[in-house]
Amino acid sequence: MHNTNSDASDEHRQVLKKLSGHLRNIIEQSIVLNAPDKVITDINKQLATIETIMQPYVTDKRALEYYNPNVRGDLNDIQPYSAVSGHYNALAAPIKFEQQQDKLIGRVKYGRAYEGPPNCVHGAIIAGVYDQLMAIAGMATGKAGPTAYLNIDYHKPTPLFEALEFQAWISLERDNKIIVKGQCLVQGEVVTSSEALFIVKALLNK
Ligand SMILES: CCCCC/C=C\C/C=C\C/C=C\C/C=C\CCCC(=O)SCCNC(=O)CCNC(=O)[C@H](O)C(C)(C)COP(=O)(O)OP(=O)(O)OC[C@H]1O[C@@H](n2cnc3c(N)ncnc32)[C@H](O)[C@@H]1OP(=O)(O)O
Repeated sequence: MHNTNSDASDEHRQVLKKLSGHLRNIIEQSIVLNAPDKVITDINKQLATIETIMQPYVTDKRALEYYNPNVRGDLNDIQPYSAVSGHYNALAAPIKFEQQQDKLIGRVKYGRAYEGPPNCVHGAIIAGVYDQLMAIAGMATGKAGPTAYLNIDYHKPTPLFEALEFQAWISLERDNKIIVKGQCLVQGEVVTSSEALFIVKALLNK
């Protein structure tokens, strides 16, 4: 179930990624759907058919890696199915991670499916981004481990439908502790900031 390697071809990865893209769009559409009952009933039937088509192929093993720290290229593929940043998980918004000098950057726009306060991103979604982004940023030390604490200051509301730039960088690395700091900018203004402690643990090796 928690495989760290996969022999999936590029083509297979592409069709899987496209599947989560469709599902992601459907989730967003479902939040702001104002259709007649008849239309929704028809949609429900078609979705039920899709579930039936998928069911025989559902196994206890993922097609792709659960965790792959040695990934080259797309940093989101360190955890392709991450609930926060996985491009193969429809629950995750299409956030894009990239390395920029000594910072790890996460760029994303959130839609209605992620709304907390009116027209703003839910605070728990913001916490999720920090947790994932900072965990991956901490991996630049060559070590990794679970989050012991994650503190967030919500300075200003974080708007939906706007380009968010999350940043994370290593603040301290000592023995088995890694402290990572982060902030999120909207049009150059800091709206939230964060600090997390990671305790280094042996990583999964199967
Ligand atoms: C891509 C992500 C990579 C992250 C790698 C993570 C795991 C690797 C496995 C698979 C990787 C795959 C993907 C990972 C998935 C998601 C990534 C996001 C990360 C998460 O979403 S992860 C979920 C939330 N996370 C938890 O579910 C942790 C539950 N928890 C525990 O498992 C223990 O609590 C633990 C291990 C944290 C510590 O336990 P422990 O027994 O190893 O260590 P101990 O308690 O002895 O503390 C040692 C020293 O840290 C100090 N210390 C401890 N806690 C502190 C605190 N809160 N504040 C201040 N200091 C603290 C002590 O004071 C002591 O300090 P000193 O050495 O100076 O005395």
